[in-house]
Amino acid sequence: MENKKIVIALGGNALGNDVEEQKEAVAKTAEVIVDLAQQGYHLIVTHGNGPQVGMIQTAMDNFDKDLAASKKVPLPTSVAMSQGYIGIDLQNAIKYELYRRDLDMKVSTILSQVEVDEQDEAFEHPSKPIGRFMTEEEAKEKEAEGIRCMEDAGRGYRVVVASPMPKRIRELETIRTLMNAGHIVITCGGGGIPVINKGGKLVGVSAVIDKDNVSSLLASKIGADYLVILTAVEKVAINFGKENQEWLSDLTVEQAKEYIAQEQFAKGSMLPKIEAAVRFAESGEGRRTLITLLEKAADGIAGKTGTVIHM
Ligand SMILES: Nc1ncnc2c1ncn2[C@@H]1O[C@H](COP(=O)(O)OP(=O)(O)O)[C@@H](O)[C@H]1O
Ligand SMILES: NC(=O)OP(=O)(O)O
Repeated sequence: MENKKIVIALGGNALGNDVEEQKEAVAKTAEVIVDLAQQGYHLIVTHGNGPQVGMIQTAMDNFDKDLAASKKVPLPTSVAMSQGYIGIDLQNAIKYELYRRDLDMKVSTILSQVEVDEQDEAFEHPSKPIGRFMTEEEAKEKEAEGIRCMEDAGRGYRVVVASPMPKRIRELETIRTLMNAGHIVITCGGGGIPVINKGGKLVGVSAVIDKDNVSSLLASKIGADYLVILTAVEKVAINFGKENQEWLSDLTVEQAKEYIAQEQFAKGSMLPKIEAAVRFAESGEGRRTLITLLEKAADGIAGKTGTVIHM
């Protein structure tokens, strides 16, 4: 029987918030990924980059404040750097875990560019929080410099950038080829490097694509059986954080749409995950999304925990 294909989207807690935390976090993440690889799944791993791309962009902006705007490092270049920086730590952690278990398996990181629509309304309405958390005062100072900020889910203020919908993953065939050759493939990091297609020339645009959205697109294009979104909660809830909170184990697309209309899922955190799951379910028969904790991934795939979204 053909091996089942899984796209795993890693959230912030699989990576940590700084260089030191990342090294520790990816070691644990690698164990979970190699456990699944040992069960015979074909695995494609995507990841977020919110804290990391913000850190890189800040470092680049501060390199020389007097540089002309045309010489400054653009945001898509920082996204590319974040793919390399996170990709190499994940790849090496997985390599080490394979070595420790004496497994003859390969792991590759593919830098990936994702086409977006130049006319996407998201360019007019920045919604993706990146970088470190700031106080309201710090945010006001940034706003005065013309940098947009927003309050992020009660956790403080962050810089906010445009997050257009992913339309086309340019390295899809490379990803497919490596996956079919048995590699664990790390790709579409940070949502992919956002580009527009100008008569065949790929030109970076100032944005950060949502990694759950690109993971859903990747999973549908690759014909994955499962999209697994690993985050900081074991299950999705309705009335989240309230007295009448109810954890959900099973969610049909129809129910999900009703809950979305009731605004049960927070914008910028759980909402894009549910929307990504709905799009994946609607893209082909039998396509299911699991949302759970990193350490519960195997149990979730075995149907023991997490929230599964399906038609
Ligand atoms: N209805 C909900 N059910 C469960 N979690 C929710 C809900 N609404 C918001 N959340 C929050 O969404 C968070 C996951 O989003 P986020 O931190 O952005 O994810 P990521 O793991 O991709 O970095 C959870 O940790 C939880 O605090
Ligand atoms: N690009 C992206 O979605 O990053 P986060 O998951 O860290 O927000």
